[in-house]
Amino acid sequence: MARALALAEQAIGLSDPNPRVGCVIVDGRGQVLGQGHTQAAGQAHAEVMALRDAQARGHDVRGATVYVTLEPCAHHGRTPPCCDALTAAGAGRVVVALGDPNPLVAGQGLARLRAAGIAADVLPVEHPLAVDARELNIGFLSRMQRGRPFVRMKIAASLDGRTALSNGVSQWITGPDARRDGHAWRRRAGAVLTGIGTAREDDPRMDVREVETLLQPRRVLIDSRLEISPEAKLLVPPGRLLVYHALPEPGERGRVLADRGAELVSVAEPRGKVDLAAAIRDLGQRGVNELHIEAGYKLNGSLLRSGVVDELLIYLAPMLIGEGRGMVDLGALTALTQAPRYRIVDSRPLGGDLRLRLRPEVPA
Ligand SMILES: NC(=O)C1=CN([C@@H]2O[C@H](COP(=O)(O)OP(=O)(O)OC[C@H]3O[C@@H](n4cnc5c(N)ncnc54)[C@H](OP(=O)(O)O)[C@@H]3O)[C@@H](O)[C@H]2O)C=CC1
Ligand SMILES: Nc1c(N[C@@H]2O[C@H](COP(=O)(O)O)[C@@H](O)[C@H]2O)[nH]c(=O)[nH]c1=O
Repeated sequence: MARALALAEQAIGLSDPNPRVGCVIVDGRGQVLGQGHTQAAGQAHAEVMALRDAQARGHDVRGATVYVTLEPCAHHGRTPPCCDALTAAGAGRVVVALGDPNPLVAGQGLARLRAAGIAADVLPVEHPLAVDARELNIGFLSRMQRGRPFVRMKIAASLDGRTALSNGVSQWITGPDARRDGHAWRRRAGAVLTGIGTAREDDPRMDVREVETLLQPRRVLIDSRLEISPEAKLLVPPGRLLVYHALPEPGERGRVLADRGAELVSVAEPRGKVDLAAAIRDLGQRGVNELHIEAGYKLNGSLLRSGVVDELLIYLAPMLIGEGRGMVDLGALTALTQAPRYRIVDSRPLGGDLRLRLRPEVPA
């Protein structure tokens, strides 16, 4: 299963919006007969890749044990059901790390296998490999179970929690190793989201450049009044720009942006700003599993207050900025009990910087 999980990781930056799944088929002596991982959406799933691999190597998989990191599918999507492919190949036993989180089909793959006389087991939920399989697909699970992406907020800050000087200059606070790591997290995401303040100040690209990828995440901008410049780098491919705004009619500015390839979606809340929770639900409907946020302190604060942030990814550079912009604008709290608290998931030095990954003590 550990090997199947390592294969599943190779589907990062490839299989979205489908889950990252790995599969290893072994004989009674533990010899690997075939292995594979999920391909691009619409192409073969991990089980089919492993069966094909076994066939290409000339191995007979009848009676073999199949380790797969997610319950084989039982439904016809863009490809036929994997549990039928395993049954037809004569698999003897199937072990899965994680049940299918899709409430519409959960358990059906295992049930179909068992009905065909194949022993099918799921690892206990607390098994370390089951935990890793869940983490790898945390975005897919979120979308299936909550109808929205898993939301990760990345912030690069000085030791005193500043993300920019008072004049808006912020490049660069962290060093190249931390920035490359940031791109590896962008690569995991189906979309990278920022705010109009950051677009105006930094003219960012928000793509994946520092690490290799086969897929570029969608770029998303929160821009209530459609103020983005038509010359902005966000409008330059790869990754078509999706702009959430709050105007009843996009008007001439909207037409110019649409001509530049942007897709505009109006989701207004009563104050005339973008309804952030609605935008995030919409991203879920568009198949975004993990949403990566790189915005300034204002939008970060609004997103945190709207309760949609599942993880903070904080890069701390050993420097002091003093006066400047903070990480999140939460308004003036009057009691420490109002301050959201986090638990540290992991911490890691990166070059001269430090990375902290944190999740809310009270989950979003
Ligand atoms: N170090 C780092 O990690 C980063 C630093 N930065 C720095 O941050 C600075 C920009 O910060 P900032 O101006 O806060 O930029 P943001 O990216 O946070 O964009 C701010 C805008 O977001 C919009 N916004 C905020 N809340 C809402 C809401 N509830 N609904 C809709 N829209 C909302 C507002 O636009 P509107 O008025 O249209 O509603 C607001 O003006 C720059 O100096 C940049 O360099 C930026 C990103 C990362
Ligand atoms: N300043 C700062 C960061 N800033 C973030 O990176 C964005 C630029 O992205 P791109 O144009 O794709 O390179 C910028 O707008 C902001 O969101 N990131 C970091 O890792 N470290 C840093 O010190």
